Amino acid sequence: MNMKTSVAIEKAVPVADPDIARTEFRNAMARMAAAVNIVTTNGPAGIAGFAATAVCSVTDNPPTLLVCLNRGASVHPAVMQNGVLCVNVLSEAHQDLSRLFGGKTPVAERFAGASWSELSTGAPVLEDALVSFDCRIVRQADGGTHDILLCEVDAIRQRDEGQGLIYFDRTYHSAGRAE
Ligand SMILES: NC(=O)C1=CN([C@@H]2O[C@H](COP(=O)(O)OP(=O)(O)OC[C@H]3O[C@@H](n4cnc5c(N)ncnc54)[C@H](O)[C@@H]3O)[C@@H](O)[C@H]2O)C=CC1
Ligand SMILES: Cc1cc2nc3c(=O)[nH]c(=O)nc-3n(C[C@H](O)[C@H](O)[C@H](O)COP(=O)(O)O)c2cc1C
Repeated sequence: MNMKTSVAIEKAVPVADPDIARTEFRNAMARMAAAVNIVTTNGPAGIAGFAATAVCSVTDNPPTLLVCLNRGASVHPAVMQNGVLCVNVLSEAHQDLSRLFGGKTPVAERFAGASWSELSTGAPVLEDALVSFDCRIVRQADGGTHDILLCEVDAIRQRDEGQGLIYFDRTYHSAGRAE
């Protein structure tokens, strides 16, 4: 078989200018497909929640997730003071809910958009989430504009049916099975 492979570098980006670097980074990140979650909290500092793609697995011993939270977000004080959060993994049916939790909407309106329960920490658990990881924040690291939160999982609830919600190219997609 005579196969020809070619590699093209379309654009070399000067990263010296922080504004250009930031824009180019965001444009590049928009090409990285990511699962969409709603991260919630509740406790002495009140109830809060936000849409998040910056969530990933760290270790299974003890089960630990990482969540990156913008320090300027309205939810930041509540999450940090409560010290608990729940990562609710969204299904393809949750596009509108993700938009509701994606910024600027008052907190009561966000939570009025769905049904919630609790597991172990008291953080709101989305009734029809694909998976909910109920967590305690055990450590944090400085990520500049963001706090990097290491979260130990106290309880997990999951359901087997449903497809994941993916954010790619600044739009929502269904995570259907690839052929
Ligand atoms: N990690 C984060 O803090 C994220 C924040 N957002 C926020 O949601 C809004 C809508 O986002 P898009 O429509 O995707 O357009 P966008 O052009 O602002 O973002 C494109 C991609 O860049 C990344 N990104 C955006 N803002 C970031 C930030 N402050 N720090 C680190 N990475 C960031 C994300 O992967 C995002 O999908 C924006 O205000 C954006 O800042 C969105 C996704 C992730
Ligand atoms: C698809 C999507 C993913 C997001 N992911 C994150 C994230 O991982 N971390 C974060 O701090 N903000 C993320 N945001 C932004 C927050 O959800 C929220 O909109 C932002 O912090 C401002 O909220 P505020 O109006 O309550 O301050 C994301 C927004 C969208 C729409």
